[in-house]
Amino acid sequence: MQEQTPIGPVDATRVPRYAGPATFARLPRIDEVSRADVAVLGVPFDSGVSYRPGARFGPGHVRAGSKLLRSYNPALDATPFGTQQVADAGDIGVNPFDLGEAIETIDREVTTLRADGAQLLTIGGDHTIALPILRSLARDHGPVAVLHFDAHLDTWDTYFGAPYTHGTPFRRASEEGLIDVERSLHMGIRGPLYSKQDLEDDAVLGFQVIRSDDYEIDGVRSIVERMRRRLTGGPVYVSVDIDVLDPAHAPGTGTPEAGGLTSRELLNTLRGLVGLDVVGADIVEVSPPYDHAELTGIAAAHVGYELLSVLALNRTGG
Ligand SMILES: N=C(N)NCCCC(=O)O
Ligand SMILES: [Zn+2]
Ligand SMILES: [Zn+2]
Repeated sequence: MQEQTPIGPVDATRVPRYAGPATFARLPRIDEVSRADVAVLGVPFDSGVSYRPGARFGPGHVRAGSKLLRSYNPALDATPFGTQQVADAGDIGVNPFDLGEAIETIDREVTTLRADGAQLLTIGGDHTIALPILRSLARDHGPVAVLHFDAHLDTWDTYFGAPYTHGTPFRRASEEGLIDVERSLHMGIRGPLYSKQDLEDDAVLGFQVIRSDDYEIDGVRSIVERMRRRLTGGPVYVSVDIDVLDPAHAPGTGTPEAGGLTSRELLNTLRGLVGLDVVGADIVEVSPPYDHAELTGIAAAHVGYELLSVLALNRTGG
């Protein structure tokens, strides 16, 4: 129940966008609102990457890319900042030198914010961060369906013997029973694997796969239908690795793979989540040093906007 009208973005007709606050979509900070329905939380962390670093700078870059977002989403007939209080919770102070401690810190901070009643959209960081978020969510919800947008499976076992990396979070999550193995789904998978066995292991861990090429073959509409069939019936966590987009749409990422989705395909797929029980989401692997013309930051900001629109519609029963 919303007690008062949400505080929205700073009015861009009075304070120019380039002058306003550095929060996501120029929204209020969390300490400026009495309570938040949704908190946008930065996770500046990239100690789990296997190739190009830089996702520690992701949160600020996604916020910078969000300055031009406006209040009304015509594609969904939604006002994501008008029917729910969205606030920017700043960045977590994550230890870059101790992966175990980093994972614990993320779990703790996410759990604290959720205990205050906020749903979470996390921005930035590498894909390692999905594991502590899923640990937190599963303590409340039990195993959740994971809708995972990515070029990569991220269900590999270890890198250099290390179990906690950005290529392994969903194997750990499945082993720990955090994932609903009947309802989870990868979207946009493509590119070379280590071996054919990777796909067989992945299926055992509980994932179905919709490949990047399936967008060409089946189209967004039919993919959304299949996605909804798989996800219906319980809580859904949405994890968006920005490298699901083609490098032409999102060059600013650490492990780019050719042949990916267009941003239009991704945004339209996310719109298909209205009515499903989305309990949280992340946008990871945005690496600004490899970005050009803010392409990746802007794409990530729009991904966040569609996810917030879905949460808004779900909250109002729209
Ligand atoms: N999660 C992302 N973005 N990438 C994982 C790639 C792991 C590898 O180097 O094989
Ligand atoms: Zn990933
Ligand atoms: Zn990836």
